[in-house]
Amino acid sequence: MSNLIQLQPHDEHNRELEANVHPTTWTNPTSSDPYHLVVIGAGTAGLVAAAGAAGLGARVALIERDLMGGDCLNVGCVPSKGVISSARVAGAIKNASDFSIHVSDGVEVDFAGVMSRMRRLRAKISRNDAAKRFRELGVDVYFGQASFVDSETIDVAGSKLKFKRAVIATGARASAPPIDGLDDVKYLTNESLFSLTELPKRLGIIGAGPIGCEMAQSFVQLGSEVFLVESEHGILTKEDRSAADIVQNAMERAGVKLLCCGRNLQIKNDGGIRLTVDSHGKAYDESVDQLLVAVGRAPNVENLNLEGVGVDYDKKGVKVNDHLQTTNPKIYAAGDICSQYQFTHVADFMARIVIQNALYAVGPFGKKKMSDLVIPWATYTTPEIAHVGMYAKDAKDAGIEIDTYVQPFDEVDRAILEGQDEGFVKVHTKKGTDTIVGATIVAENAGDMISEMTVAITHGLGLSKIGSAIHPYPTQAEAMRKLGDQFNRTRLTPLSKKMLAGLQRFNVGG
Ligand SMILES: Cc1cc2nc3c(=O)[nH]c(=O)nc-3n(C[C@H](O)[C@H](O)[C@H](O)COP(=O)(O)OP(=O)(O)OC[C@H]3O[C@@H](n4cnc5c(N)ncnc54)[C@H](O)[C@@H]3O)c2cc1C
Ligand SMILES: NC(=O)c1ccc[n+]([C@@H]2O[C@H](COP(=O)([O-])OP(=O)(O)OC[C@H]3O[C@@H](n4cnc5c(N)ncnc54)[C@H](O)[C@@H]3O)[C@@H](O)[C@H]2O)c1
Repeated sequence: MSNLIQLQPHDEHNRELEANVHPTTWTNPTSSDPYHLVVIGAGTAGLVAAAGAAGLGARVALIERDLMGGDCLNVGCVPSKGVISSARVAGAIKNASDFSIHVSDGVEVDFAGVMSRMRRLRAKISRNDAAKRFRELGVDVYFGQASFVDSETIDVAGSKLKFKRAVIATGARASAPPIDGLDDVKYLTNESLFSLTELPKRLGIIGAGPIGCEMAQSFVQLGSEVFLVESEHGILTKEDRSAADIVQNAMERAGVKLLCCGRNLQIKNDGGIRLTVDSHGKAYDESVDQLLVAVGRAPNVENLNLEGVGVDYDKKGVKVNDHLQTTNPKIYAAGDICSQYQFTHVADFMARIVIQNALYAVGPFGKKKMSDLVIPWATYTTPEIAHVGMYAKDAKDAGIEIDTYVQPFDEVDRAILEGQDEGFVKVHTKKGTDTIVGATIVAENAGDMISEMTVAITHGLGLSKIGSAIHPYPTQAEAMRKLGDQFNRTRLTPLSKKMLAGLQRFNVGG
């Protein structure tokens, strides 16, 4: 088996994963014909670009240096949500007495079992991204590090592939921040976290973004003592503050020790890992068994010879125009390598734009634009926080006047009955209209609920229309129908009330 950290431990599940996404016996194809499309990187963006183009009849090569499926399958969404699902069960049992259910011996977490379950499910899901499956879809799959030779040739493991168009979909990796002493210890990133087989008794996490928050809450539910260090104030600092505050309270109640506004952070190797930091006027000095660094991503631009083919990039990634074309017109990019929105579903939709623009648009005709995408996202804490469109601040910056409607869940019957009445749905509309420009939801399943708002924004359905669509009772989604009612009530002007009174008198008398 390969020695990649992502494939440890070497058990039956990781053997299945490797057999699917980097088979050791694989022989790269040989082709002297130019490919219509060569895709570098087989994460979500690369897989969607390759499968989509091959399905439409193009001759396609896909190159991966490590594991097909990229971050999402191997060290991102899939394993993190696998761990979260076990942690949520532990959390629910801890809170069982709120429902008058008494679990006599408390929660005993078999962490090795939790991770084994995650690996089993990840291996199952990996069948979708398997090299053999892609070969059957008509894609020539090559393993090896890709590098441009010139504007029509890419080298992979000694083979020279000719291309008409190429896509850079090489993604990003955990960035290593300049933290005093960090290089003196063996720390975890998302690449190594999911290979743990023993629960760290004490876990330090640096960065309270989506990765830090999802993992802090999960590891606390699984039994670790967690110190979450954040340099800004609070958690999930890009989100609506009042929404993030609800999640923060829930995390702190669960036991996460949040050390925000962190200053003078230092890591020391004293045989173990020591973390010292000042937070809100208090100095902390904590020994931890493991340290996870989750402070954002760095683009995988190295060793591609981008300079040689005139593709501009900076520390944020490859530069693209609204059509996802790089500064070399034959070369496109998609996914985390060139996007400020680093999500799997965005990588997927960027790849669709690239297929259209690289292979099927004629001149300016039929070209698709990145700026047309309506992009939702969700962070899978408990409760979840999900967002689409503009925040109030974005609207202000863009000079758009808004009205804001809020439906708290403590007025939604199903949420009350489920004991999930913290949170809200907040919708911003263009002032004086029901045109939705943005929405934030904090709820147990906010990630699922946000799609109703995404569909509404994408297809121009106003809040009034949402109010007139029947939502089953009792569901948490009723919150969105109630927001429609709120909007409709604002239409009841003194004049319309007078007219209704007149119509009523006409029909049934005074
Ligand atoms: C812990 C974690 C949890 C996440 N959870 C979610 C979530 O719940 N929902 C969500 O939407 N997003 C989530 N994300 C983000 C999501 O994983 C990424 O946005 C997504 O994987 C980006 O896909 P991509 O194809 O752009 O890049 P990647 O998945 O990074 O794929 C790039 C591929 O290119 C390969 N490569 C790089 N350089 C070369 C080269 N020179 N030659 C050949 N191959 C190369 C790499 O090995 C890799 O396989 C999470 C991320 C992390 C880290
Ligand atoms: N549910 C999801 O969709 C999901 C889950 C996980 C990750 N992701 C994707 O992965 C990306 C990366 O996630 P992330 O959490 O690593 O990055 P992030 O950039 O979103 O958050 C990093 C956090 O670390 C803080 N930070 C930076 N330097 C620091 C320092 N020296 N000390 C203390 N704190 C510091 C920042 O203020 C920020 O709050 C996300 O932006 C998201 O696109 C998505």
